[in-house]
Amino acid sequence: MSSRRETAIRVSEIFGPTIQGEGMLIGLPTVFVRTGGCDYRCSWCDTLHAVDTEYRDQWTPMTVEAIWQEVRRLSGGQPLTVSLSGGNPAIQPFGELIAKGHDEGYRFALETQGSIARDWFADLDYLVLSPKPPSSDMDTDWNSLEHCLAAAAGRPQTALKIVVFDDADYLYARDVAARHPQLPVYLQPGNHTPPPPDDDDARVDIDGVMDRMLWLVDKVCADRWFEARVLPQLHVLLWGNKRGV
Ligand SMILES: C[S@@+](CC[C@H](N)C(=O)[O-])C[C@H]1O[C@@H](n2cnc3c(N)ncnc32)[C@H](O)[C@@H]1O
Ligand SMILES: Nc1nc2[nH]cc(C(=O)O)c2c(=O)[nH]1
Ligand code: SF4
Ligand SMILES: [Mg+2]
Repeated sequence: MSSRRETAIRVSEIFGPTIQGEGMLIGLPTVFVRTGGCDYRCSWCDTLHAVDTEYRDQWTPMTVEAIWQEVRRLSGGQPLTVSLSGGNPAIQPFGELIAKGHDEGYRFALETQGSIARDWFADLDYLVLSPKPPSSDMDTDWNSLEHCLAAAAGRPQTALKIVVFDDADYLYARDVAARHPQLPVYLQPGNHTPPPPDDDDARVDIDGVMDRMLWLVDKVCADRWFEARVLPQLHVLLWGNKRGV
């Protein structure tokens, strides 16, 4: 009888190659591994099908080997940067997958809100910390954010990515940046028309998002906040609320 148990990772979807639509790797071809389950419930979350437990029957526990075969199939065995997102991917045990991918020349980027720290953060190539502003209705646990940075131990290239909807969010972004002057900051205009979890055809108000981005650019320039970078969600501009792109 074998007592060996494979580590299971709860997967919502694996898709790509597509381009990374957000933040420091914007435009870079990538395969996404999106995990199911999140410790947050942001008021404007655009990925509720990977958050709301009502959809948990669509999340599949997969072995590292099965995930890896799918990433290899999608990328044609050609090494690229794999994006780990969710839900909160920090809930899942990714250490083994990262080691396996590195052996074959792949790189790994993690998107997380910074609420849960893991030792394997130090094995990442890129860490994107996306603490949540007041409009999300979530509270930031500053200690947890610090623990995430401590776990990364300065090894992955690390950046902050903050969604901004309004003045309070903008002030929050300034506060996060002031706490971490060494980290690059990406500001992302919020999409006020995120999809319901079961309808990825839902219309996006691109004009409204672009108006918010123009407002954000004006704020950054008027404040002479010359270290901030303002970027849209490129995939939303290209494909709207469509899932799996
Ligand atoms: C869906 S989350 C998954 C990863 C992780 N839970 C997090 O929030 O960082 C990926 C990114 O999408 C952003 N996001 C979610 N909903 C959004 C919206 N309505 N408009 C703009 N960005 C959004 C999040 O802030 C985060 O930076
Ligand atoms: N193309 C593309 N870029 C993304 N950047 C972050 C995403 C996410 O949902 O985590 C995402 C996504 O779902 N698609
Ligand atoms: S932390 Fe990320 S996945 Fe979780 S609810 Fe917020 S935006 Fe959605
Ligand atoms: Mg998304």
